Amino acid sequence: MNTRNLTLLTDLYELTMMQGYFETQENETVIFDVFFRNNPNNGGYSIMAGLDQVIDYIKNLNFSYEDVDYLRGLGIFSEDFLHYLSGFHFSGDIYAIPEGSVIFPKEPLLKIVAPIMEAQLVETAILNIINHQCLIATKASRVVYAAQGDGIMEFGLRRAQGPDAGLYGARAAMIGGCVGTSNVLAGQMFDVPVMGTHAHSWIMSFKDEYTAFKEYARLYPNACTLLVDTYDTLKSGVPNAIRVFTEMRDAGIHPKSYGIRLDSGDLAYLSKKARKMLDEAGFTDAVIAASNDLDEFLINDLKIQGAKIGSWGVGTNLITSKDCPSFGGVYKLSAIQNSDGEFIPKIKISENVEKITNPGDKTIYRVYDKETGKIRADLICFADETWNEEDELLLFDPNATWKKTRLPGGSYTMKEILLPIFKHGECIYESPSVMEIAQFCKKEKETLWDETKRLFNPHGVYVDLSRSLYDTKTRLLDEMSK
Ligand SMILES: Nc1ncnc2c1ncn2[C@@H]1O[C@H](COP(=O)(O)OP(=O)(O)OP(=O)(O)O)[C@@H](O)[C@H]1O
Ligand SMILES: O=P(O)(O)OC[C@H]1O[C@H](OP(=O)(O)OP(=O)(O)O)[C@H](O)[C@@H]1O
Ligand SMILES: O=C(O)c1cccnc1
Repeated sequence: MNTRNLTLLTDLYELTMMQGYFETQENETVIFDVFFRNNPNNGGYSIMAGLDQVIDYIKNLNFSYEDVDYLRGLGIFSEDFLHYLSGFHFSGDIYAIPEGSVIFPKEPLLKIVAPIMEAQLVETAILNIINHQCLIATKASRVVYAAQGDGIMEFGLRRAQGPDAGLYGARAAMIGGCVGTSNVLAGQMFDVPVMGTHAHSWIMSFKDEYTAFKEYARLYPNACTLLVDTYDTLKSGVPNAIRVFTEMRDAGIHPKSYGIRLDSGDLAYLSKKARKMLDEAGFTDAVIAASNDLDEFLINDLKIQGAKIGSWGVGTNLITSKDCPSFGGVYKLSAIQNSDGEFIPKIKISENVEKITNPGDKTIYRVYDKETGKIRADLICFADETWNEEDELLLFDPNATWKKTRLPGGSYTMKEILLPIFKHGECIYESPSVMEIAQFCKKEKETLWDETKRLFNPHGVYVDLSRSLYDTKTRLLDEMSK
């Protein structure tokens, strides 16, 4: 569906470096890792999203005549380099963690293995796509967690930072666990459920609230959620809704889904009062939906207050991830291939220990407790290391190596989670549908311990290095410090 050519969606410096590599180097094959350093909102995990858009981007990479002409006009690129660009396509390999997976800081979400000019160009767009969708999928997952099984409707399009953020944000929100979106184009593009109620303008356009409700119920008897706060929620809105539901019941109409939406005032108080009124009128299955600047913390608090809300419309705070507006994924060189075809590990050191990278051609194994199926740790190792689940597995914290855990052979299982997506420039991976990814994401969250899922001070999941990777990292750091 998305066949946009985003080739120039890059920072200028990627192109100036590309020209520099073109003039000074052999275009060696290199490895770049995409990883992030902290979970949004001090959470215990994040959600992988955006891979399908990265795949589209890579497939459509080519410099059109107009693109080359535009670059020529900048006056900084040679004709030889522009000629190279006009024949450019991506010829490398890409590995990635599948969308919907739970992911943790420091592990490579994507690994790009390609000639340096190609690998450098794609940095910006890959980060742009992955950072946005991981952020919103993770936010959605937190909001869904707070709702304790109630449905979350994604209502944010009007407040998203432009059309793309609205569309791909809705996609990511569905992956994170929302039950539907009000965004119709997202519904069409990603084949996800669209849903919604009506606005205050509907009520205000009729001579009175009762007539507005009655007409809405006549038109949409099977998805009849009436917005009750236009005039006075408890004195007018809820009684008028009950009057209309009673008329429907008397006429033998039994809607599949019906109820009210609260959009202002004290949502705990109003929902309890409204629940009582609906129940007393015999509408115990009427759903009370709520909206108005909600987020995971407010929903959590409303649950604690005993709010009788069964469905939540969440807009601004979700689609913009307002309290944590960026994901912080980075793209770092980790190895360069020598003339023997061997990958030589590279490391970036920093005053800040957090920013020291993991060198080499790596992969990730997820280690599960055999009995519970829960994640024990992720193990980053060299891609050619092999493991046997019958052997004892030593896990140690790379920042505090004395913290060791020994898993006896047979007590754990391992799964490689970095999968091949492109091989020699060809896509060899078929993305599941968004709803399949959402289903997978739900299962993924079942592999987290409850302590990792909670909103406040969650336990982190260990992301460890294999002995061999740890030793290489330490050796490179020692060499650098000499
Ligand atoms: N019981 C509650 N506990 C905590 N926060 C609540 C509760 N009920 C509502 N809120 C939140 O308080 C904030 C203010 O809501 P309120 O309806 O008073 O103001 P408002 O947003 O200005 O209303 P309006 O949409 O009519 O302009 C909203 O974010 C709302 O979700
Ligand atoms: O509050 P959000 O989480 O963004 O959810 C979506 C909001 O959008 C609609 O109103 P709109 O914001 O257009 O108007 P309002 O602020 O006057 O309710 C709707 O009634 C919700 O309140
Ligand atoms: O359908 C709704 O109720 C809706 C949609 C977008 C924003 N606010 C509410």
